[in-house]
Order: sequence, then structure tokens, then C-alpha cells
Amino acid sequence: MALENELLVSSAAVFLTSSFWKGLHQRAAFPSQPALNPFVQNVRELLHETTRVSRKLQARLAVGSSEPHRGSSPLQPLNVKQLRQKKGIAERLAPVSVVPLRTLNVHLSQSLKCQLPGRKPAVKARISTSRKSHFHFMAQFSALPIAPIALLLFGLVGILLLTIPSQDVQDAPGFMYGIVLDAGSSHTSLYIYKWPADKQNGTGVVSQHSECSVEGGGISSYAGQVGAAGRSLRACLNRAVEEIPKEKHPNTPVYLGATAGMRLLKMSSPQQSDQVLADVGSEIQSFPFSFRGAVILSGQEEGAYGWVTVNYLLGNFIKYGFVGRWFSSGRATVGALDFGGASTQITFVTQQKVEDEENRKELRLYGHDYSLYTHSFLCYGQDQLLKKLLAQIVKSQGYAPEVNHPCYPANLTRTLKMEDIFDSPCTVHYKPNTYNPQRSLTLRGGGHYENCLGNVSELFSYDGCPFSRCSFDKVFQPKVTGDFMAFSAFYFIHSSLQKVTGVKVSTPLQLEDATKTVCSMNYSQMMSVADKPDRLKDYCASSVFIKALLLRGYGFDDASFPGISFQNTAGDTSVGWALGYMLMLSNLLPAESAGVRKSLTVGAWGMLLFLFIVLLIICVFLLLRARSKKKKGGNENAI
Ligand SMILES: O=c1ccn([C@@H]2O[C@H](COP(=O)(O)OP(=O)(O)O)[C@@H](O)[C@H]2O)c(=O)[nH]1
Repeated sequence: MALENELLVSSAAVFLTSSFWKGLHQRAAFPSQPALNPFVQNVRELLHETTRVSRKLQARLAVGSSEPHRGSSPLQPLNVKQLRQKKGIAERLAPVSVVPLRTLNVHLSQSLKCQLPGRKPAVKARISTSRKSHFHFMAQFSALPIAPIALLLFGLVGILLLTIPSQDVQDAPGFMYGIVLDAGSSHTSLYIYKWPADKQNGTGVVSQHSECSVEGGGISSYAGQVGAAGRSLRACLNRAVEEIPKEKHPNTPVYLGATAGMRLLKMSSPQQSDQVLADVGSEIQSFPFSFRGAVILSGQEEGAYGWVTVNYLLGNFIKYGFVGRWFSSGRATVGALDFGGASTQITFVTQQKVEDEENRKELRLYGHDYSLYTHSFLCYGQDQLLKKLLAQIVKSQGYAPEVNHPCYPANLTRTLKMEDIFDSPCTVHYKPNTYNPQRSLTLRGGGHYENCLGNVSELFSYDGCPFSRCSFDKVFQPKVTGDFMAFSAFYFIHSSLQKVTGVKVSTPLQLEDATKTVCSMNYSQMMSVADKPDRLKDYCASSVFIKALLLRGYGFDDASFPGISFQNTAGDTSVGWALGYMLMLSNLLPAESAGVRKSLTVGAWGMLLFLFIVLLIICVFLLLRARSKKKKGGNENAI
């Protein structure tokens, strides 16, 4: 034991001398330094002491010692490395080699304490006069097994976190599905949407899986034919059954929303409207999905849901942050312009006061409030506008049996019945007091832009605005702001116009030029370039409609018109109210900011718990070992 202590002192001294003496000596060796810092002085003396003892020991070891060493083998000359390898010494020196100099000194002083009992008090006394408290603290600190304690704490915190009560999240792989039947005035479309089952709250996550166009007209066209409207949907619903995995059927919501066609039917015949809704409802309920109702949307809802769709698809509500959470995107929203068959909607965020309550819609999405202006003009959808235009022209020509239609291409002749024009609630103001609905009417195309524009302008009233500003027909509208997306018939008309005329339409002037061009084309000229022959006759009128509506009606100008994007889809998803409707009704768009909740599978959770327990056991073992060593060291020192 004595030899071991000697070796320890020797090794520590050699180590200290080689590693640290230089550094300390640099401070102590300046002869000009008048009075050495007492701490440096003490350590210097301590080092001198240990170096002296070390040299003595080294000398003894080098020549061999008469003192027997445990196994009685004579001592051989040893270098520092060999000394460190000696049992016990390596362990004692290991912490010395990694701890800071001051801590090392404490180790050294402890070593000296046992080796040089006669000198120790003097050394210790000198140390204690200078940095007693510091040394005392450092000695205690260096004696703590920091690593095992840190690991122990880490393990405990880990186990604590893993055992905190948490909500178990069902592992639901694959997709969830939702169905919306967009029952428009002219036709019905069935949309299947899908989204990853575990990501319900994210923007851009819901996408269109497929679309099925229902054969025949809109559901309102089946008024009075019991069961017919429901039957018309059957083929598309059957397709949905095939496309959606069977196990998902019971959890797949189906919504049917009817728009302006049914609004008009409800106005003219509430009973027939209810009958049609009941028919489609019972048909959908015969399918294995979760039926959520068949309703008529208000114009305000149609406008707002269209706006939600547009901005959802453009990712304008929130964006996914790198830390795995959704954040407010901070982007401006885009207005929505919907030109349907029986109504047209304009919706945009405005900072201006919405003077008519009817036009105000407040939405709270992801913790952000949106103040919307929205208006739906019933009877200003493309099909109803065309009827109104015919009624206006027929009326203006005294309901004569032969009528010149300035918006039809020259050379075109068309025959129809009076009821085809005057059967709609939208043309009731143009109807003659007494008329024969079956009477035939012959229309001859004039291809005259100015006359066409004149008749179309008659359909919009700009008189008697009761607000600070109006669009038309006494409807309040703030100034349009920001960019817009124009879809449905806006898109169809804009793309046909560009195709037929070859004019790129992105300014008001280009729109006017293209409209003039299309209105001056005859039928055979149009046929050579158009892809939808049945719609050719209305190209001029429809182009004049969108010009009148966008420029004069809504007030788009040279600055704001280029901000309109005419599109029918965004990505692979159709733009319309349907997606926004499903998002809002299925709570896929939360009102409050949605952080993504991460969940652990049971397997991963168990594995983590196991690892933390193992860590804990290792820590306890290390602590116990360190403690027993300390005890052992204390006993040895006492020898
Ligand atoms: O290739 C097409 C398909 C449709 N439409 C027209 O787009 C409008 C869409 O009307 P929908 O019935 O969908 O709208 P709603 O009346 O429900 O607002 C109707 O005027 C259609 O005639 C069109 O111009 N080109």
C-alpha cells in the first residue's frame, strides 16, 4: 500500500510537472514580478515538493528498491506510462488527466497528505491561507461523479415524460374520403376528396380523388318527376362505391349542395323543390356512405365556400413550418369570382366597411379572422343571362315572330318556343301580359358588337345606389382589392375567347378587342377554330357578359384586371364551392391555430421506456461503484 501511494505521488508529480508546471511556471517565473499571487506561490511550492519527492522515488525505482513489492519481485525502472498502468494508479490518475489544473492540485494535495504526513500540514496550511474556500469547493466538486448523476437525471426525466398521461392516437393508415355532390343549375358533379388519415388539419392536404359528371341536366330540371332527380345520381354514386375502399364506406361523409337552379325552383315552386331534395336524399341514403344532408346553399354560402376553396388550394391560410407545425402563411388571400349557370358570385377580403349586412361574412380559420365581402347575383349566371338577353331583345322588337339577335353570329338562324325564354323567374319582368308559350320564334344572327353590347348593358342597372358605392342593381360593393381567381363559366368563356380569336386576354383592352373580334365572326369562321360547336352561338354574348360584369359591374380596371387568374382547376382539383363546403362541414378547417400533434406508436413508446430504465440501472450501478471506490480510497489513504 505504501508503495502504491509512493507511485501515486510520483506519477501525479511527473504528470503535473510535464503537463502543467510549464503553464504555472510561466506565471511564477517572471523575476520582475514583485509579489507572487499567494495562490500561485502555494501551488508552486506544492509542485516543488511533489517534484522533489517524485525525483527521489524515480531514482529509487530506477535503481531498484530493496523494499519488496507485494509479489516480492524486485522493482524495475518504470516510466510514467508504466507507472500509470499499475493497478489502481491508472484509475486514480484518470480523473486527474481530465480535470482542470486547480482540481488536479487538490488531488495532488490529497495524495501528498497520505504520502508525506510530516509535511502535509504545512502544505495544507499554506493552501488554506490563500484559496481555502475555493479549494474546498473544488475538492468537493471534483469528488462528485457528475456523469452518472447527469445520466440518472436524464433517465428519470425520460421515464417521467413517457409516463405522462397522453391521448392515444389510433393508428389509421391510408386515406379518408369525403363526397360532395355539386348540384348546379345546369348539371351535377360528384367529387370524391381524400386526405391522409392522420393529417386532418393541414392545408393543402385534402385533394380531389376523382370527379363524376352526372348525365342529364341539373336536379332542378327534374321538378315534378318523382324519383327522377335521385335516379340521375345513381351511376356516379355506384362509381364512388367502387372507387372508395369498402372498409371506408361507413365513415365517408356525403354532402349534396344545390345552388341557384334550386334557389329559383324554390322561388317558383317550394313543393317541387322539397320533392327534388327528398328524392336525392333518399337515393344517397340507399348507398353505404354516411349521408350528411341535401340542402340548398344560400348565395352568400356559395360565394364564401368558393373563396375558401380557392385560398385553401393556393395554400394561403397556413404553411408548414420546419419545426413540424402549421403557421399562418402571412400571405394575402385571393378573391373568388364564380360565374355559374344561374348566378354569379364575387367574394373578397376587404378592409373597407361593408355597408350592407347581407354582404358581410366573417370567417375564423386557424386562429385568423377574415372579414369577407360577398354577393351572389341570382339570374346573372351565364344561362339565365342568355335567357334574359333573349327576353330583352324579343321585348325590344315587340315580341315579333322573327327577331334579329345582334349577338348571334351572322348567318345563324335558330327557332325556339316562347316558353323557352319566358319560363324562368329571371325573365318574368320581360314577359308579355298575355302570350302563347308554344308559339314559335325565329332568331337570325346579326354579328353586331355595338348592338349586342347595347342590349347586354340593358340587363345591368347602375341607377339609384343607396350606398356609398355599388356594383350594379343597387348592390353595395367596396372597391375590388388584391388578386382574384375567376372560375366556372368565367374560365370557359375566357379560354374559348382566347382560342377563337387568338388574342391573349389579360387587360381590359385585350378583352374588348377579343370580344369585338368574336362578335364579328360568322358561324363557319367560328366552327373552324372552336371545339364546342353547340356553344358557338353564345360566344359573343357571353364574352360581352364578362366584359360588362367585370369592367363596368365589378369595377376592374387596367390595374386590377391583370390580377385575375382564369382557371378551372388548381393542381388536380376543380375550383368551385364544393371543396370549401366539405372542409368547413367536416371540421377539416379548424377555427383555431392547429399544431400537429405527434404521436408514438405503442412499440416505439415501449422501446423508449425500456431504454430509459436501462439507463437508470446503469446510472445507479455507476454511482454505487463510485461510492464504494471513494470509501476504498479513503481507507487506503488512512493507511
Ligand atoms: O364546358 C362548359 C361547361 C359548362 N359551361 C357553363 O358553365 C356554367 C356552369 O353552371 P353550373 O350549373 O355549374 O353553375 P350554377 O348554376 O350552379 O352556379 C353553365 O352556364 C354552363 O353552361 C360552359 O360554359 N362550358
